[in-house]
Amino acid sequence: MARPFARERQLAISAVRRACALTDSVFNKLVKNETLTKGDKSPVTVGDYAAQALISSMLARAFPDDPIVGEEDSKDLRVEEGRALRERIVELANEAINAPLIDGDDVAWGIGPGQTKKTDEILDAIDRGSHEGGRNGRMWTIDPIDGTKGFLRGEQYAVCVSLIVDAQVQLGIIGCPNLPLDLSKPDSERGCIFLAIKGQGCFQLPLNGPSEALLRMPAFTPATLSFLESVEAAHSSHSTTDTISTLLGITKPPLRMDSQAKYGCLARGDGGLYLRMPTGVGYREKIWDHAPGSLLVEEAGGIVTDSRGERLDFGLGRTLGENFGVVAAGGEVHPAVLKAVQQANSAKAKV
Ligand SMILES: Nc1ncnc2c1ncn2[C@@H]1O[C@H](COP(=O)(O)O)[C@@H](OP(=O)(O)O)[C@H]1O
Ligand SMILES: [Mg+2]
Ligand SMILES: [Mg+2]
Ligand SMILES: [Mg+2]
Repeated sequence: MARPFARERQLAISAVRRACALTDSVFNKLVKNETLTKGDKSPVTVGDYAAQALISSMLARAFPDDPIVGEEDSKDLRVEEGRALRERIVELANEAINAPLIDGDDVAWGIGPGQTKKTDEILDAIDRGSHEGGRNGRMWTIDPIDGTKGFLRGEQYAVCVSLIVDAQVQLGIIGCPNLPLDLSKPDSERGCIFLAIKGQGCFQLPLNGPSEALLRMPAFTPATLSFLESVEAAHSSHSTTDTISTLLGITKPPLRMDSQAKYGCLARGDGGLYLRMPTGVGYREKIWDHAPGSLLVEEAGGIVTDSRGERLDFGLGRTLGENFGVVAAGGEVHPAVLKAVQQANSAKAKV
């Protein structure tokens, strides 16, 4: 008998491979006016929109009854000023949809030569991602480019997809086109996929190859521990993590990296800890920024909580609710890390 979620797994790998090829090619051709600034001041590029359209249309063909929680929507593309951007996105999405089938692809997902879609179909595919989330049933999340700021700098970013069933993440996948397969060998082949299915483990695959390696987080001690965090100090407080690492006696400098590539790196042992500490009140973490990554780490033997030690709740809607940060760490160091996080936060609260 096939393993649970075998078809979802095949589709997810196929969609992420295609989307990574798209974003990688966009980066090499991106021109200045192909990036917008959204209402929350964050950037979005033609690559984000086209990749969401691609993944969403593949999911809609394979699992037509499943709702999607996607980061992007087509509002800014449907107006007259959005015409040039819209045309470019339709062109890019169709290029990706029409690319030849490779091993694992299925023509039934609406991909392969001769599957060109009209403008309306592309915009509607983007907007399938407007689901509100919630506690019951199946839903997919799509973050077509996570770490758009890293993408624009030519650094790390990730194409991220997850399947959530009754608020539990069952499948998480992230594609990282710029990430070396082995971080200790910066010249090693670049391009990784991290994939986890609940109860089936966490794997790394080369972006363009079939071999897969099972990942287990190694055990860390304070002497060997190093931590991962965002490049952007506006997304995670570097001063709070500095205090926490001092409390833990960590001597190695932080490994700063954009996107959920951090969760993939943690799962394969590039550091034993990922900290994301709120920079202020008001921001709510998005489920598509954590659902795939948190499963990767849990399936590799790690623990993911907020700073109170609570599991992340993916059943509250499009966001995680009130922001208490994220503490992801190896199973054996997580309790000590949590203690240090709480000590740092209470010291901060007294100031
Ligand atoms: N003030 C804030 N605090 C925490 N996260 C934020 C934030 N503003 C934006 N983000 C999120 O941080 C994500 C990038 O994560 P990281 O900092 O780990 O690279 C962004 O994803 P996108 O790039 O998909 O928009 C965005 O959703
Ligand atoms: Mg964004
Ligand atoms: Mg994101
Ligand atoms: Mg994004």
